Amino acid sequence: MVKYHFETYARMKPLENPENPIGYNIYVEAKVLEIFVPKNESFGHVNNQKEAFQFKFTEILDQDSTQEDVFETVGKALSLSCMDGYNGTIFAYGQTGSGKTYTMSGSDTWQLRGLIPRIFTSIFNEVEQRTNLDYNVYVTFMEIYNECGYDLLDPSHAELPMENWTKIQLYEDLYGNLHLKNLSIHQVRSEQDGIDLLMMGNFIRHVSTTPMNMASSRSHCIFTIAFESRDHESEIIRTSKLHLVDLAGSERISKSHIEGKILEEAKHINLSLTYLEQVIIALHDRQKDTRTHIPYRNSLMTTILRDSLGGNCKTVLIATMNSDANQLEETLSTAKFAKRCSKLVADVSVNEQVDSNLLIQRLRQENAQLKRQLANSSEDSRLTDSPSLTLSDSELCKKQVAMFLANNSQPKLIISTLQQTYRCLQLFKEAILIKEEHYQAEIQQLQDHIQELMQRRIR
Ligand SMILES: Nc1ncnc2c1ncn2[C@@H]1O[C@H](COP(=O)(O)OP(=O)(O)OP(=O)(O)O)[C@@H](O)[C@H]1O
Repeated sequence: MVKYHFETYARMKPLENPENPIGYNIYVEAKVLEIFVPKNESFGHVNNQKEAFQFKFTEILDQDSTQEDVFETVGKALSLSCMDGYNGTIFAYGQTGSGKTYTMSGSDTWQLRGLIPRIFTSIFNEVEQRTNLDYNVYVTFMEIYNECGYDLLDPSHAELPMENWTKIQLYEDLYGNLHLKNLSIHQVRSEQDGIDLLMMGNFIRHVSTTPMNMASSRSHCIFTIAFESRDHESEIIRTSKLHLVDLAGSERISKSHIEGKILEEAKHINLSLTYLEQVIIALHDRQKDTRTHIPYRNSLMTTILRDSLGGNCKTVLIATMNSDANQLEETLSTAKFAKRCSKLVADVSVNEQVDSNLLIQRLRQENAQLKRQLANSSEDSRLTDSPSLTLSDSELCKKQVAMFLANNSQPKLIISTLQQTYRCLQLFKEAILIKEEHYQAEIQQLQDHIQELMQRRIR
């Protein structure tokens, strides 16, 4: 278990109207963004209004930063860490039109492709390099639109009106683990497979034209890459998930003069972002021991991403910000949100488990080999005329084998007679049979449990 401090990155969107920039400074060394707020003259002569706000980030990506810079700074190390068995999440958070989708998915050309396609390139290059490991990579892609979850990789959704889309259902098992029903899982074998799935999902994602953005995403999207890896030499499996979250953008309803469907969407978006903020505040309070309950269940997004928020996960926030003076308030509010996130700390560890099927297979092989050795040694012992094992010899063998099996503190067995060898082999055989029975019993228990869960679901 290691302590992980949430990382926060600022990404400044290039100015659309160069005549109207907000005033800001970037202190590169200190990684501080300073935003200036002009004094409100209507306050009169005695005006103590704060004029400069400073925000510290893990790194600041200024207006000139390229898509490759974003990948190198934010995505590369985290995706490699996920390949090592850690969970990871990247949230893109910011006002509508500030560049979240541009950052995560990218724009039309290959050069302008975003973080997700670049992560796939990096993953599959790494799979080629790590020749001692077998990797399986899977993808799911869901959107949360007006508090309902939908599968963006269900091909039938491209032809059906949204009212007929199947909703994702959530249920929790006896151990408190969340399961998502109606969300398809796709195995990905190459960079191109991954990019094709991203494009397919983005094609059917809910997008509308709003005053702030010609193609505004009206939903939160969670693109998840799941890894399963196994070293050729061991029966340990590592599993991990990397969530790449493109949040819908907050919108000042009074300022944008929207109405009808996009107004309803904006209300849902703003509310769920408020719930996200409440979770962040609660997590911070929990760190200070002033609160225990975290209100994850207030929204679907925070329920699903519970583990990414304060759980076993390396979480990163990219705060996308407009540098246009008209958007000053929103930019400040995004920077304040990032500041809250930067204070969070999580305990993270590699997700490892034993592949019981492989272990049993290996134990069977060892068992068969030991049986052969035993048969040979008893042949030999019949041929030789050695005396039978004394009681103290037998105790010595037991002790040595027990220590060997317990923690390898006995790296070598000290054996001087054929009878001792025979006894030690026998003891190993007994130990292996016990282990095999134990694993079979565990597998049986798991199977019973799964069957019980299935029956409950049918009922
Ligand atoms: N860093 C950038 N460099 C160049 N263009 C950008 C940048 N960020 C955003 N844009 C452009 O600005 C427009 C809006 O960006 P985008 O759709 O990514 O915003 P968004 O934050 O996802 O908005 P919404 O929340 O409404 O979906 C797009 O045309 C995009 O290409």
